[in-house]
Amino acid sequence: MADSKHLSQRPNLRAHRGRRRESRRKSSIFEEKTIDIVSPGHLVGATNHVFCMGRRFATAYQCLERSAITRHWKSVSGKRLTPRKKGSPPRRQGPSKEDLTMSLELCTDDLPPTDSLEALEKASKRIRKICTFLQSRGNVPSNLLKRNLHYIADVLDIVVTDDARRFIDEDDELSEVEPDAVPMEVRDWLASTFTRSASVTKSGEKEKKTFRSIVQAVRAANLVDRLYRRMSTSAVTYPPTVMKLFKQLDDWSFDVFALNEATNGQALRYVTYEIMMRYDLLAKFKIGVGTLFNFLEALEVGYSKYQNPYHNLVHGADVTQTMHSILFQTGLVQWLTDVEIFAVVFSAAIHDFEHTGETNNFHVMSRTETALVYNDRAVQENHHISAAFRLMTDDNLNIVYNMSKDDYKDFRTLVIDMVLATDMSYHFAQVKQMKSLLSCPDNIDKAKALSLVLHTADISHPAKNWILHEHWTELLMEEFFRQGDKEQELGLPFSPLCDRKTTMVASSQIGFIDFIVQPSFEIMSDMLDKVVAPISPRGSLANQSNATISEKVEGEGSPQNGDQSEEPFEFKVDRVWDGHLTGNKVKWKELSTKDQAEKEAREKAAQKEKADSEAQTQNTPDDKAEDKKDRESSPKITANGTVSPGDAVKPSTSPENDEQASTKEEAVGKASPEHVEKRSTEGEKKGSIDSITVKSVTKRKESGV
Ligand SMILES: Nc1nc2c(ncn2[C@@H]2O[C@H](COP(=O)(O)O)[C@@H](O)[C@H]2O)c(=O)[nH]1
Ligand SMILES: [Zn+2]
Repeated sequence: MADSKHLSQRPNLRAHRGRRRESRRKSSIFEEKTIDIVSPGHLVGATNHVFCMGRRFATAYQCLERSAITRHWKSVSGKRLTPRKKGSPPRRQGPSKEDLTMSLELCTDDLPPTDSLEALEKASKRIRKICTFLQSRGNVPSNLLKRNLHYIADVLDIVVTDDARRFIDEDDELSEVEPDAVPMEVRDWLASTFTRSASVTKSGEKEKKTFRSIVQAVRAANLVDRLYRRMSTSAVTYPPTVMKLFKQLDDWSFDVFALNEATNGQALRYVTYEIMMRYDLLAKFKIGVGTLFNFLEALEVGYSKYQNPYHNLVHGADVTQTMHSILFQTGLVQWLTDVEIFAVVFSAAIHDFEHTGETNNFHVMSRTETALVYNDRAVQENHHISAAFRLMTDDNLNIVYNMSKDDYKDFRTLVIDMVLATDMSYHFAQVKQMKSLLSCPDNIDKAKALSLVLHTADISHPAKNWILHEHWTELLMEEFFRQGDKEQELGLPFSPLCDRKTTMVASSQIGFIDFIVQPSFEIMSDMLDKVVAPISPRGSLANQSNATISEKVEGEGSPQNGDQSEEPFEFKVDRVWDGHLTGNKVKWKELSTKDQAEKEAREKAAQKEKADSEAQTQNTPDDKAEDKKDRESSPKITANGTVSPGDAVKPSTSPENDEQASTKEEAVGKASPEHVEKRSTEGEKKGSIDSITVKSVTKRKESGV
């Protein structure tokens, strides 16, 4: 990337508190911050620097704590404190102006949360201030000093990444490591790259001379690591339009269609790569940029195999970006380990790989090879997963090559769970299960939570802005209609919503939103509230009713680790989707009313035509002339079922009629939840679509689908 500044806007700061690996990840995602760091490599460098300072400072702090602080001020300031003579009067009566300034400047009441970027800056400023006071007045009251040092130590703890700590501590750690532990080829390469020696492959003696100690070798390796990070950051140069769009990558209503245009139809590879970079996954899992590009290209090829209007690489990109937006904007990411974050991004990217553009039910009914392989169960979802993992059996595409065995096992299990749960036939079971788990949030495990998030992201376009949602609807309907065309050719009955001549799009969308999308978002939001609350910056642990989730994160994430003085508050994630769901439903209702009016007009016209033609057969020549006049002013029905209204019949626009039409539409578009659930559990694989029985018979004229 020529310009990687966008990465620096949200650098990954990982907490390191010697606690569970799971709770290490502590990017300051709740505040939008800008910091002048140009790459993760720089950040590691910066944290190393801060950590060095911190170590020195921590040593001084331990010293100060062990004995009378004022006696040891000289170890920091280099000045000698003249002890007060016995019996002599105290030096100062009451606080001096300088004392007051110091109390104000070193006050710890309103410090930023220790896991925020602001805190880093604050901590370094505090160190300097303390030094200044020590120099100018010889001491700093112990309580003030203690409070500040505690704060600074907390900040440093959070800031120091594993890598930085390794880098700093290597002298200690490596003194116990045998030089032979470093493989020969690595040493050879390190030597040729980072020393002036040509080769170190010969005798052990020579090796020792080349690498005076193993410490140097690993230092070099760390350098490689950091260079590697920098290299991977600069591997792609984005066109300016893409750069601009990526500034909105975290947003709920990110325009994936615009990105697809800006990338010449490569939205999936761009989105996935960028998100993986932002979470630093390439460095963490040692994924070669070339391998990742090969894999992403192969993914795009698979998504394009059947030229689907909807289930194509843009949908893959959309779901991947949506998952990122949910993870990032709600703070869910803080709950996850690196392996889980990788699994989430990967699952979203592959979740419809090689989709055929037909429903599972179609596969079963037409007895396809895939249905045979997967015994009619989650036919396509099983295929998406299997085919994506198969890609990685090719070394050139194997992005999990450097994962540890244990990590890979966890990764694969989570991906399988998540993608299988995108089968719409699990929808009701999933929602029901999560509902019951919410009453006992201890039992919300990550696989269930993340599966629900992916499922919701998969059906999230009705919760985006109208322009995006309407476009996705057109594409999906066209895909359904193509399936209907095939069903007709095969002599199969039309699947619901697949008959292009009769499907009522608007009313079906109202049903889809009411019975499928809105409940999914509601339950996902409730779940996020429970899961994210204990790790949110305002989520004072003391205020959490749920102790086990608090335990899970072991007290991390709350700024002052449970400030007891704060009023209890109920944590709620920002439900940015709610407004869109409501707004989009209103739009569909308007369109549905129009549809209904048009339908009525068509029916009326058809009736009239029928009556006319019946009359015609009995008519005199004079009557026929009269009829002809009538027909000319009647609406015309075109071959594809749309209507061009004539002068005589206009769609009703009276409010009463609108109201009536809307109610009717809802009646046809909405199946009762029980009915929907019954159909779903009966094994109708198309889930929502199959579940919402649309009985009306008119295609929406304006939809263009
Ligand atoms: N009636 C509608 N059904 C929709 C819409 N958007 C999505 N869907 C259905 O959900 C599944 C999602 O699963 P996927 O993994 O296949 O993407 C999809 O197949 C549709 O059946 C919609 O706007 N209206
Ligand atoms: Zn999908």
